[in-house]
Amino acid sequence: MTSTRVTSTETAPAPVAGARDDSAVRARGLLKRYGDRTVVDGIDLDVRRGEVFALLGPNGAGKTTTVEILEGVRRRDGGDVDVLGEDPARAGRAWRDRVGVVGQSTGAGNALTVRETLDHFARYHATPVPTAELLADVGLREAARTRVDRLSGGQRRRLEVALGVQGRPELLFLDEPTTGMDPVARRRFWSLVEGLRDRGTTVLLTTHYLDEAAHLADRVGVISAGRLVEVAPPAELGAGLRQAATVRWLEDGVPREVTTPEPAAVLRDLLAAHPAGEVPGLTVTRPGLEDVYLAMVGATAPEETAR
Ligand SMILES: Nc1ncnc2c1ncn2[C@@H]1O[C@H](COP(=O)(O)OP(=O)(O)OP(=O)(O)O)[C@@H](O)[C@H]1O
Repeated sequence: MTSTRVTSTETAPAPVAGARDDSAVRARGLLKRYGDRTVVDGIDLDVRRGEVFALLGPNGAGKTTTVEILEGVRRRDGGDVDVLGEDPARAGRAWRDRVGVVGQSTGAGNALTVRETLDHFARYHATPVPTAELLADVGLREAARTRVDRLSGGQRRRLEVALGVQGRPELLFLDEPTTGMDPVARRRFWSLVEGLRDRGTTVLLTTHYLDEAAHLADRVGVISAGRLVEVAPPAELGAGLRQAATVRWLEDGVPREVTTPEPAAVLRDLLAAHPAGEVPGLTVTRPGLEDVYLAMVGATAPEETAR
């Protein structure tokens, strides 16, 4: 809905060389600068058709800028982009009809009811999802007759999502979709995204929330300071960092610890040094997903390798 740039280019320009058929989004060397600040710094990104891909990163990492370039609403300073076979900077109306956009919430309201709003925007689509179906999908049936400016923040977000999926997009961009939602609304929203995936919609979402990315995404791209630092399925995120285990124990009452990819070797040495078999205060821990994520985005230093 943020789209204003409609060009007269109705025919598809040549896709980025090498774009594969199963690719919904392909970016190479994406670059965006504001003055002398580089906020998107050479991002390579692939989103496959039919997958839910989460761009996860802290405030100011460059998520929105990246997504808005892919949506064709923000100009890039460098790199090649192919979204559904076209360069979004030059794509026309036909391409735009295949893409759904839910931007960051503006908080703007209006005096129309929820149903009137959906009926109004339905006219812009060739085959819109019927309003009654949309209301049920996003959990707004009870609020159908409520004026938009009287909705709660979470309800408004759901209305924005309804508007984003109304035209049955092949690819849906969701920028921080659950910000401002309570836990119940978030869960409901997650089900909505799962339903879209089941119907074959490709979803690219941005989020600050690790649990959201882990729950929803087939693959997660962690973005920090304008760079994509890792792309992996949630279960494999930070696999290298997660291999390291921290062995802690007490030596003459003084805490000691070693972080190592081979804790068994450390344990063997410790047991050899304690013939009685008891190593005081012995624990072995591996970093969880959150530790790994924080280390990746530089919020905490990765654990030192030995102390
Ligand atoms: N129009 C602009 N002019 C100048 N700087 C901008 C502009 N838009 C964004 N920035 C800067 O670019 C950087 C990346 O912003 P972006 O909104 O893409 O980050 P983000 O990861 O989406 O953050 P958030 O999670 O807070 O939305 C930030 O430092 C931001 O201040």
